[in-house]
Amino acid sequence: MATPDRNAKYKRILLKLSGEALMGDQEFGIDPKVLDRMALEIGQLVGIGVQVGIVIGGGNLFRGAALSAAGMERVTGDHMGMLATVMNALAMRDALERTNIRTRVVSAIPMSGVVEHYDRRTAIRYLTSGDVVIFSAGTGNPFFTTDSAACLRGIEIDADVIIKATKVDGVYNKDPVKHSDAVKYERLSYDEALDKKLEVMDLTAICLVRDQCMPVRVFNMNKSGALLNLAVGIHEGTLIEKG
Ligand SMILES: Nc1ncnc2c1ncn2[C@@H]1O[C@H](COP(=O)(O)OP(=O)(O)O)[C@@H](O)[C@H]1O
Ligand SMILES: O=c1ccn([C@@H]2O[C@H](COP(=O)(O)OP(=O)(O)O)[C@@H](O)[C@H]2O)c(=O)[nH]1
Repeated sequence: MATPDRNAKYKRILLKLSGEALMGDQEFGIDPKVLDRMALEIGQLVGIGVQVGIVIGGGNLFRGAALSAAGMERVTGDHMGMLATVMNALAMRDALERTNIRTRVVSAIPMSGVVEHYDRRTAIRYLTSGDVVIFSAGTGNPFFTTDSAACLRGIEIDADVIIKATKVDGVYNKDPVKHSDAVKYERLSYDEALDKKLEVMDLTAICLVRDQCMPVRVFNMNKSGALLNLAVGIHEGTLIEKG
């Protein structure tokens, strides 16, 4: 068997981790075992010289839309959702630093004494020096998602690709969790993802990457080694790019 090429295909990536991915098999919260496994996988990327920016979700703790459905004012719910992403970011930084990976958490919402306020040029300097940068608090605005934040930050830091980690191994013609006969796409154009309303990313996020021609890869974070495969150019999951 040929030895896989361990040279990095990408110089800089933006990895989107959903909050739910941090729950593991639990119903709520953070599973430390999952964090440790992710830290090891992210460490492998740093080890081959990839600059890693991370946007982390908050759906394992709070989602504005769900709080609003339960009667809370939407903007308050969204603020709680964004604060949840900061908690996840702190937990992820802790796991990364226990693996000896230098990590910075920056926040779109100023939170002096806890994390640094996001500044694009500073974040790029950290990435260039080899630190992992976790972008927390989403975009800082209600009515957005962390998928949109991932696309926005990925474009701002001039990442080569946005890599979205999910619980499924790519984009399907319908939700594979609900439909056992769903068929996976290896490759999709932005317009197909929009027209077919595939729901693996929200429409705002897809419009943003389409307008800036930023490629997106969707893959299964529970598949061990898949992230490293992507980083060295081995196909995993689904690639969304220009048609
Ligand atoms: N067409 C589709 N292809 C793949 N996954 C889909 C599709 N439609 C809906 N999904 C769902 O989207 C989820 C992945 O998105 P993600 O952002 O990780 O989850 P969430 O929005 O729950 O945080 C999958 O767990 C899957 O159930
Ligand atoms: O720019 C943003 C990003 C997130 N959120 C809020 O934070 C919650 C958690 O983010 P998300 O649902 O995207 O997390 P994930 O699904 O990735 O776990 C969202 O439901 C929103 O309420 C927000 O208001 N603005």
